[in-house]
Amino acid sequence: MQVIVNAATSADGKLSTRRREQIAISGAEDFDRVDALRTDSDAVMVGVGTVLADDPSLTVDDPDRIEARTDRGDPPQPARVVADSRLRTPADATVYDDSAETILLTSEAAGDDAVADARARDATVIVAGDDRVDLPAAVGRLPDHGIERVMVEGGGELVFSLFEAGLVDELSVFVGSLVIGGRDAPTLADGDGFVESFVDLRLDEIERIDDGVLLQYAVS
Ligand SMILES: NC(=O)C1=CN([C@@H]2O[C@H](COP(=O)(O)OP(=O)(O)OC[C@H]3O[C@@H](n4cnc5c(N)ncnc54)[C@H](OP(=O)(O)O)[C@@H]3O)[C@@H](O)[C@H]2O)C=CC1
Ligand SMILES: Nc1nc(O)c(N)c(N[C@@H]2O[C@H](COP(=O)(O)O)[C@@H](O)[C@H]2O)n1
Repeated sequence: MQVIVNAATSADGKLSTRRREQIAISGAEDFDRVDALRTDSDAVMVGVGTVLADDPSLTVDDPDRIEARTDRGDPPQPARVVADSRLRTPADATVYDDSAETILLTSEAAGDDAVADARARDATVIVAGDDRVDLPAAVGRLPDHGIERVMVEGGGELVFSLFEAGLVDELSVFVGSLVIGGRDAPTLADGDGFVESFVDLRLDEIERIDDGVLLQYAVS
């Protein structure tokens, strides 16, 4: 299993504003790079906080890339994976549309009725963990569903937990040329934060894209 985190931050490291409203930090070239990354992934994963804030599609936009996926025998779209311990993903969320497979990673706290409801919407539900999604266990079951390469798009709570669990192989950050500020605005890695045993990264690539910079790291 390969896990790649990709996100866009402001120069001060924020993913969005303190209102947790989605903002376009990336420009056209970076969004196109993200579309290519999705194309090369078996699944695109977010936390339920991002679903509630952004209602994302998590799909590949470019028709040529969709065709390339089918030509090589993959489904037209990567699966969408949501870490959602209590199945708070709204019934009318875009991730429930029929454009791609949807996999919800949840915990026992969701309850049988919520799991049945999600399955009735054609979602695949993986239950792992008591109160919160046990990420190593849940992610470890994705290969049973044909998923070997996962692109994680955020947000900060999920990304921190994935780093904490030692599940991240690569990190790509587009740093846009703006300052968002706000002590309560989400950052690339939130959660409780580390006080020791920080995650060491190896800087592999730096590239100027749009009016910002793309930093690509491997996790040491
Ligand atoms: N600029 C960018 O590239 C991006 C920006 N964003 C922005 O980030 C914000 C959302 O980020 P954030 O609020 O951090 O939300 P996340 O998307 O990280 O979702 C966090 C939620 O995921 C659920 N979850 C389930 N299991 C776990 C686990 N093991 N560890 C951590 N979380 C888990 C939790 O809810 P529960 O306990 O109920 O399961 C948690 O509250 C939005 O403002 C969005 O616009 C998001 C993505 C990319
Ligand atoms: N790469 C990137 N740059 C930004 O500026 C962003 N705001 C995001 N956000 C992420 O993209 C998701 C939206 O995806 P769809 O266009 O709806 O498919 C959003 O939910 C964040 O994960 N990413």
